[in-house]
Amino acid sequence: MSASRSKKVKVWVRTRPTTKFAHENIDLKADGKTINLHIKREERHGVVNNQILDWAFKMDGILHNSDQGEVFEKAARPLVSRCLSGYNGTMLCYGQTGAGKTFTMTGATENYKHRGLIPRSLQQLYKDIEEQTDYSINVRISYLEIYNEQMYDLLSPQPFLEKSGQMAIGEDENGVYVKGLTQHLAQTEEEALNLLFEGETNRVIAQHSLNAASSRSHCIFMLSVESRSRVMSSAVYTTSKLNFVDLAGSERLGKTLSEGKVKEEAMYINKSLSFLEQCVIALADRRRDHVPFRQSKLTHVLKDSIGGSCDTVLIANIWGEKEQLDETVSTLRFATRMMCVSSEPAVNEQVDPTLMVKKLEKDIVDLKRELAMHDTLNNRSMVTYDPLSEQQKFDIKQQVRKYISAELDEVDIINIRQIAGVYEAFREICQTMEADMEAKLREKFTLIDKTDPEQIREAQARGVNINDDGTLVGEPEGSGFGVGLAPSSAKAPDVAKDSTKGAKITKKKGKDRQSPAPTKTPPAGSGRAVDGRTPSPQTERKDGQPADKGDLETISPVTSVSPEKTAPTFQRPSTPPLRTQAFEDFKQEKGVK
Ligand SMILES: Nc1ncnc2c1ncn2[C@@H]1O[C@H](COP(=O)(O)OP(=O)(O)OP(=O)(O)O)[C@@H](O)[C@H]1O
Repeated sequence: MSASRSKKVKVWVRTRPTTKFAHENIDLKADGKTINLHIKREERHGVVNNQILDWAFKMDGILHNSDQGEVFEKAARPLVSRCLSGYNGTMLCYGQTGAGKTFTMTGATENYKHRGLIPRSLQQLYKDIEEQTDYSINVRISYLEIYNEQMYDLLSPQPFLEKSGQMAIGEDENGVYVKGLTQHLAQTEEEALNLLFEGETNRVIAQHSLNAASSRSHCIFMLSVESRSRVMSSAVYTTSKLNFVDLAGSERLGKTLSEGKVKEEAMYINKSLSFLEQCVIALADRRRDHVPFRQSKLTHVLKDSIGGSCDTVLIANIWGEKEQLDETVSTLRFATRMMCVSSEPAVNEQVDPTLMVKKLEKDIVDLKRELAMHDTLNNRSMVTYDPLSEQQKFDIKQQVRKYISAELDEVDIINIRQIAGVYEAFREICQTMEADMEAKLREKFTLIDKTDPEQIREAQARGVNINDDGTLVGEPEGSGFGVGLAPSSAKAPDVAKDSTKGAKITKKKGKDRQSPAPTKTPPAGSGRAVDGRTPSPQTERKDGQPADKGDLETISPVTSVSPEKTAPTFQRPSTPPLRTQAFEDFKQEKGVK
């Protein structure tokens, strides 16, 4: 077989034995692959009316006068073997009514020797499973029938006709499936054969003038195989599907003298086979990116079973008599198209999540051991990779504190977890400092939300000189934080600043502005402090009168400040000192830094 043929769907032609084989019309070549047809014009009955009278077809092989065993060995055995390795496989029988499709697929029930591909495949499958003692392999069986575009479960515990309409074709990451179709676990070959025969008895059989037991439906016998290793604890396992498709016979309505119900059946069959052919043509054409699988139930169910990653084999059943020549040509043309469909089988590997977790846990333990060994060899035996204990976290925090206060030059870093611990400690310390800072501010000041009119009104009611927009009275727009009323003691001594440079010393308006006299005591009730606290001396006007709001130098402090803290360490001059003097004073007050 040429290299290119190895990546295409395999096609075998099987001839139905007959004493009336049309040797003068059908020439089977010695290579076992080529089949030539010579049809005289008068033999065509005007049905396929074109000028081509000679046909030459080359297939992957011709099974002429072959027994069931040979057909299985050549066409089906490779699929069965590969199925256990995780490859999907599909075996299709296509051909006219009476050409031997059901005989090929199921065989004659009355004679064991004539058993078909399905029982032989089951026999082979279970034999292989028995030999693969290292694997736990489960086989599940379904049997689907498509009759007049309706799906039936041939293995349903209920009468199969009741299942009609309750089934639907779905698709997921594992491919196409039929919702509502029962799956039956078959642990032995005998159990599997029983299921096959149970399904066979349920098949819709219509009396037909060409074939007394003609099957008027498409039947798909489905095997789902799941294989897990018993010896390796691998999370990966394989799943595969093996489909045996016995298509309904293609025939001409006029030829079969079909009437009524049988005629309707024939119309459905021909339609679905025609859709199947369209899909095959599209699959064979690499330029086509759309394949009309959804046109019929048959093509939709077979969407992932023809070519692609699926091992696909077609058996084209022909009936080599002179009267059947047109159907033979039609079947061989379909077979030739199928040969052009690419098929590159791929293993279906699945991952078991539970086993995967176990495997990863084991990997972690192994890696930790290896790491410990490396650390020992590198004299790093103190290093651990376990989560930090509470004591270790505490120690790290202490180190970070010392680092912040410059008692430590660096923090010990041994491993990644410790780095994370150091960052964590920094975050905690920062958050604590922030909270402390706010708490201290709240202790001293009344904090209000400048955007909350309610809070502003409340503060105003308590005598805070604050505008309706939240700015302090006299505060230039946009400056200030809307908080707080700084105690005068908290302010830097304004006198140190050079008033000639326009530095802000007071906000007091008026020409007789002077440096404040810090020793003056306000008269009782001369100003209102927030929260009713002691008003500041600065709320008093120079002339001894209570200050009005516009006269406020600054807002009153919230808390009284102890004299020790506020007592100036030097005498403030009443007029601005010289610049050099001021600098000396500043140094004296703030220190040489
Ligand atoms: N290779 C064969 N050897 C012996 N008998 C055969 C062979 N092929 C077909 N037959 C016989 O021919 C008859 C028709 O075969 P079969 O029912 O398999 O055809 P079919 O293609 O499935 O027809 P239909 O599409 O109508 O179901 C049966 O009696 C079957 O036993």
